[in-house]
Amino acid sequence: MNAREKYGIPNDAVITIAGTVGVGKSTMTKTLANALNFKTSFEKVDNNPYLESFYEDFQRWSFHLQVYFLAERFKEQKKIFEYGGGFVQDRSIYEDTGIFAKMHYEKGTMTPTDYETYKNLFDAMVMTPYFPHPDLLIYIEGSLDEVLKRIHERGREMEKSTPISYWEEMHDRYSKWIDSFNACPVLRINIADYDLFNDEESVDLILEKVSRVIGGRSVKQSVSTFADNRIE
Ligand SMILES: Nc1ncnc2c1ncn2[C@@H]1O[C@H](COP(=O)(O)OP(=O)(O)O)[C@@H](O)[C@H]1O
Ligand SMILES: Nc1ncnc2c1ncn2[C@H]1C[C@H](O)[C@@H](COP(=O)(O)O)O1
Repeated sequence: MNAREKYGIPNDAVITIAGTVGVGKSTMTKTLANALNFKTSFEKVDNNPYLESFYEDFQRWSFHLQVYFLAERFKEQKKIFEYGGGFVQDRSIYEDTGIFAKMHYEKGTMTPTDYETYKNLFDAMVMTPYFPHPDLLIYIEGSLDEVLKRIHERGREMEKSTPISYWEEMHDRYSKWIDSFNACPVLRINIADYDLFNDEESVDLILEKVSRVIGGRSVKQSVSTFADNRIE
């Protein structure tokens, strides 16, 4: 019996991984997809035509980058839908607007007009009854110190040379954002409680928690909200 069967996780489930930059989403995406024999959907970092310019000049490039990410994520969303699920997705589309675009607008590095245009585009594409929400959002959280350590260890120059205040602001915003997020069920996981590199049992621990939310039932893509469906 494979892990997916063992934990009763439907083979058409869509699990999205959320959390601040460097917290461990890509690592979690690969590990869970491997354990469940699911496909992966990664965000476009390498070969992203705006990302480096964005980190050099937020004001100039924030709108371009948001539109680029929105288009990329929407294409991924379509792919997931066409495959009929069975995916682990690295970063949710909700973070683009709920964290990044909002933060740049509120900090003055995206103009009100650009923000309004972006939000209209986002709402028209995402907030429709035709947009399938994920079956589960796994939110990875961790201390700012540990996250900063991981950003430095990973070594992307553009992130390493970004002031710590930027990551601090993002870290705070994520904590608030997740407390009011209700577009789909949420499972919160703290990086202090698992180690995907050195502890083989960690993945089972996480799958067991996933199973408590979406195990043993057929998941249907739904547009309803799940405010009461949280577990810690
Ligand atoms: N469980 C873990 N324990 C230790 N280091 C980790 C763990 N998960 C990820 N990392 C490291 O942290 C860094 C960021 O991880 P990554 O998965 O790329 O984060 P994200 O996709 O959230 O930006 C990488 O260097 C990765 O090897
Ligand atoms: N929507 C976004 N706006 C600005 N920057 C973004 C957005 N989505 C991702 N990013 C950046 C942040 C990181 O530098 C890379 C990849 O993120 P990661 O959390 O490491 O997967 O892209």
